Amino acid sequence: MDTLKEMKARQQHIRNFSIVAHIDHGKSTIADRILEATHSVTEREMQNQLLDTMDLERERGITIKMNAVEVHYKAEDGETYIFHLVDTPGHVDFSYEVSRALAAADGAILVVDAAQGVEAQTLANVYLALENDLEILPLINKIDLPAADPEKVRQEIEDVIGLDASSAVLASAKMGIGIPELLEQIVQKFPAPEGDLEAPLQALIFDSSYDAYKGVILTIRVKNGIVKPGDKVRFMHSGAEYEVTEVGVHSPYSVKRDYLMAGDVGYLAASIKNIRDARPGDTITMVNKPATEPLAGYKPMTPMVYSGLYPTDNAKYNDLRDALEKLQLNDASLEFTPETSQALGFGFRTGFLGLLHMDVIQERLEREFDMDLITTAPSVTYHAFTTDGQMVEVENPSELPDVGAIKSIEEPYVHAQIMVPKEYVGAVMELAQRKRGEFDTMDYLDDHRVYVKYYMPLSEIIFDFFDKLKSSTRGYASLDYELAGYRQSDLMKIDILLNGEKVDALSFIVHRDFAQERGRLITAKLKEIIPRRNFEIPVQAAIGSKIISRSTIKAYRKDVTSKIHTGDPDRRAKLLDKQKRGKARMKSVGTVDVPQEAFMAVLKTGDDEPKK
Ligand SMILES: Nc1nc2c(ncn2[C@@H]2O[C@H](COP(=O)(O)OP(=O)(O)OP(=O)(O)O)[C@@H](O)[C@H]2O)c(=O)[nH]1
Repeated sequence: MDTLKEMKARQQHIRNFSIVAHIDHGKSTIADRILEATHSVTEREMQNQLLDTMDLERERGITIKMNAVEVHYKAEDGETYIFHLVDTPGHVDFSYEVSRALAAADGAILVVDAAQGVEAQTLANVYLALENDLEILPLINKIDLPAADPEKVRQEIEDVIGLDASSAVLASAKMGIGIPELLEQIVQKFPAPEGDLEAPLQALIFDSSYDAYKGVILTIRVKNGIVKPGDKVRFMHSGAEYEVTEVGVHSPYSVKRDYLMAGDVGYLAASIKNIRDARPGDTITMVNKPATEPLAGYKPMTPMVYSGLYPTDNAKYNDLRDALEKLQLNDASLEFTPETSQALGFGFRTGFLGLLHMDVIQERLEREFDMDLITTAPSVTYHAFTTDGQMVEVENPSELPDVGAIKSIEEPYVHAQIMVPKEYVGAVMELAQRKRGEFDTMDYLDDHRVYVKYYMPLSEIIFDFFDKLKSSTRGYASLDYELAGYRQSDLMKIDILLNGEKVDALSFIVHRDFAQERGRLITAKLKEIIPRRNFEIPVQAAIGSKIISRSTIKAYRKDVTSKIHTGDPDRRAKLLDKQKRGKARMKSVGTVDVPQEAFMAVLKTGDDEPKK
């Protein structure tokens, strides 16, 4: 092992930083270029967005999980520096990952697109970086684009964010321009980590993943002290104790090390089987020489939306639980508790950060764990105040107490911040008002861009607001929001009856002004989606015992194979197979087969007319 003097010298050469940006401004591409320029990967290994390791991330071209890597850079001063680089996601759903990454860094590269300029998430990320006392290094990316206007963006960074951008790096990650200058600025502008090598161990856990052989693997930032294999460590919040089996860094592949010291970012394994023992945010210390105080963790993330996840095959309930537990090891923001539905059987009420997060989890369950799932429509958490003075938290609409027992209902609101070119302000305001928004402020950022703020119900924002915002501003508006407490609203529950039976998993909560309309739209939509049977199926929407709308699915004898005249057994088999697979994503509710799509139908009744 190295001497203390060698360690101190090494510490001076460490730079811990993160890259933050509005979505698609090019963070991951910058990270790729840094890996390339520091020869951390061979050309053969280099593939685009190397740090986006999940298939899903590559396919969608987005970063979902942050990733930490160590690279070595020989600077112009002749010294070799150790960079710990943490890539972060840009989508608003994953801002929690960003805040955790920043807690492990000393500096942040702020990437701004030279054609788009400062966007809503650029600002949100700057605030997060400032909260964490990080040095910020602005970089203007995509200067190769014909529409690029680096000087204008430089001015914008100064005016809108208030950062000195006079020495901002002008770069094109795509063409490899500006990367040498960036590497030098990282050395010069970001501080070496502070931290006492001889003090008791304090290491912050900021991420975890699961390995079948090594158990839970923690990504940590050591703030003080040294940790090595064989050490007995304690998790200060959970109190659990383990013996360290391995430490190392990702470079980007795992490389074992003899030790990790104050200033290092790396991984630690200790045959941990239970994720609850070592949650992100906890502090690791030494059993025989403990620190007196844990490090400041971060506030636990509260899910924004909840939805029910049910296996299509009830026998797979335990498999689903195992799969969710495994996913949780990788995703500390995922929450789930068992629930039962009369219609769907046993499943889990699962909390997500947003609809993209929900989509990602669902897809990972299907791909990585081979689950066939029925997902119910997402819902926010309502507060129902009952006539006997209780407050009930309602994560599942079907659990809303009876109308007669409710005094009032509150729903979560957000403060929404929208940046938009001035010619689209009218469209944005109209949309926000239609979504029950309450105007807050409007400021001109410069000659042509406006910053509009609204208070809006979270439920409206989450469902389709962002898509609608994009389409009504030709993609120019950007949005950020944060929770802004609960407010009383005139809300009611709509129940859906199929063939006269209430289907609890289809209930939803809606504002009184939209109740009639939504009831009508959903019965029409369900009529399209639910397959016919050989008897008539009435579809009804009800508030309490009052039916507010009805449609009827006509009787029909369905035999798809009758269309195939003679002997092509192959084709016949294929068709039957297709039909069978379709069935996998259906649930029989009483006498009616309800496909997955039906449970999401309520999301599609925003303000579109259903197809006739
Ligand atoms: N023309 C041009 N395109 C670029 C440049 N840098 C990145 N891009 C492209 O911009 C898109 C987004 O780049 P990413 O690196 O995935 O952006 P990101 O900010 O990491 O996105 P998220 O991870 O989803 O937040 C990709 O299609 C890149 O190829 C550049 O310098 N010039």
